Amino acid sequence: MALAGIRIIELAGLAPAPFCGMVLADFGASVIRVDRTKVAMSLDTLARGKRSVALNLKTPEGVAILKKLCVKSDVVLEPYRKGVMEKLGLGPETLLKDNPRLIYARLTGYGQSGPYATAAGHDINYLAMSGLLSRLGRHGEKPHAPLNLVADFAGGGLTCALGIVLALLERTRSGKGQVIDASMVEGAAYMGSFVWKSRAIGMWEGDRGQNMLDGGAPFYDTYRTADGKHVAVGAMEGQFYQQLLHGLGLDAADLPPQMSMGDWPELKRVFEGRFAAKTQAEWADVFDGTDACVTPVLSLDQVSAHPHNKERGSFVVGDDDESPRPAPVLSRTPADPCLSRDPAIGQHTCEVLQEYGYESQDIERFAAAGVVERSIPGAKL
Ligand SMILES: C[C@H](CCC[C@@H](C)[C@H]1CC[C@H]2[C@@H]3[C@H](O)C[C@@H]4C[C@H](O)CC[C@]4(C)[C@H]3C[C@H](O)[C@]12C)C(=O)SCCNC(=O)CCNC(=O)[C@H](O)C(C)(C)COP(=O)(O)OP(=O)(O)OC[C@H]1O[C@@H](n2cnc3c(N)ncnc32)[C@H](O)[C@@H]1OP(=O)(O)O
Repeated sequence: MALAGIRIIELAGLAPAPFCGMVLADFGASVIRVDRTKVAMSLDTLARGKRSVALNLKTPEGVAILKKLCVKSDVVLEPYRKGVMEKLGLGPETLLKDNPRLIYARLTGYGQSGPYATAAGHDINYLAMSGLLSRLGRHGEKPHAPLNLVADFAGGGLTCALGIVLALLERTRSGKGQVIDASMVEGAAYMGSFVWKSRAIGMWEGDRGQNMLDGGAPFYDTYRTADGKHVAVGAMEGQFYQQLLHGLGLDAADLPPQMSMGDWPELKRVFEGRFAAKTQAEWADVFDGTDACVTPVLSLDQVSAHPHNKERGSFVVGDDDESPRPAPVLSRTPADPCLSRDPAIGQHTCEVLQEYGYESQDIERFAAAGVVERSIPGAKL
């Protein structure tokens, strides 16, 4: 796999860093998640392919162990607010002096500078600060965050993974590591560059929810079907829009022009009436195989069984759950996600410390002193 041989130390975080670690593990990196000790259970639902070491960083021995892990690793990924690692004696200056090839990825909400740098926050806060949240939501309603997908994952974990891969590539030329300042505010905004860049062509002149791509346009929205499910319509271009009208049994001559924005509410009502007349499956029979850009809104339980997704194997079943397969698919070195049960906290403490040069008696001593914790796979912690 593309990242085979790359060793990553992921300090246990809430969602963005775990996703970043999972992406890198899916594509072949060895990811060691450093958990706190005395923790009942891991909140990391994105632990696929990782190993877990439970380490108390509030002890000098714990700090020394993490330093040793980082000396022999390629990447350290830390999910804490600004200054926490420095307080632990594990800041970039320290770790990069011990290992100049180390890539030190800092995944935060607000970045390593600025008045908010040490403030707590979550996806919705970062999305709000990015500007994007102001554009999300139905007309006449308050801004609405799309789950925690945009800042935590798109602008956070995935953008940080890109940064790590870029730094690894650069290191093949320079031989040097560097620090990655991954701010979720900036990652989200950057991912949303289209919104800023398309203002010049008038894409966002309406209020929230009154533009072509934010629910304002009748040809780019969802519609309820007779069985209480929904379909998604994305028929923007004229030639696709004609096929949409045809499937709905409508004649363009009887309707206002597609791009007559003032008539969009009325046009939407016409479409609502038509879509309500058939079930989601019946509309699939009408539109599958056409370019009308109409698709079923699939539930998480339906999605893997849909013929298209089933044929591609877009979802995989592991010991714990069914979930999306890694993307994108590389033709020669595709990802090969680990499908076995997620690691228990400390499950690999002994294995990893021995890999990194510690003797059994050292590990025993660390465990007796509460510096590390070990667990039995599947143990109820
Ligand atoms: C929307 C998402 C949030 C998704 C998370 C959810 C999946 C889960 C969040 C809450 C969970 C629910 C809850 O727990 C209740 C139930 C519990 C039950 O068991 C399960 C069901 C639950 C319903 C449960 C379900 C789910 O799991 C939850 C809903 C996000 O937006 S996540 C993005 C968050 N932001 C960032 O990541 C940006 C950067 N990070 C930060 O800003 C801060 O870390 C953060 C997130 C604000 C937290 O601040 P905090 O003060 O807690 O920590 P830090 O300031 O970063 O400092 C870390 C301290 O910890 C020490 N430390 C670290 N490692 C170790 C170690 N190995 N040993 C010892 N000590 C360690 C470190 O030294 C720091 O100590 P100090 O504070 O003394 O410096």
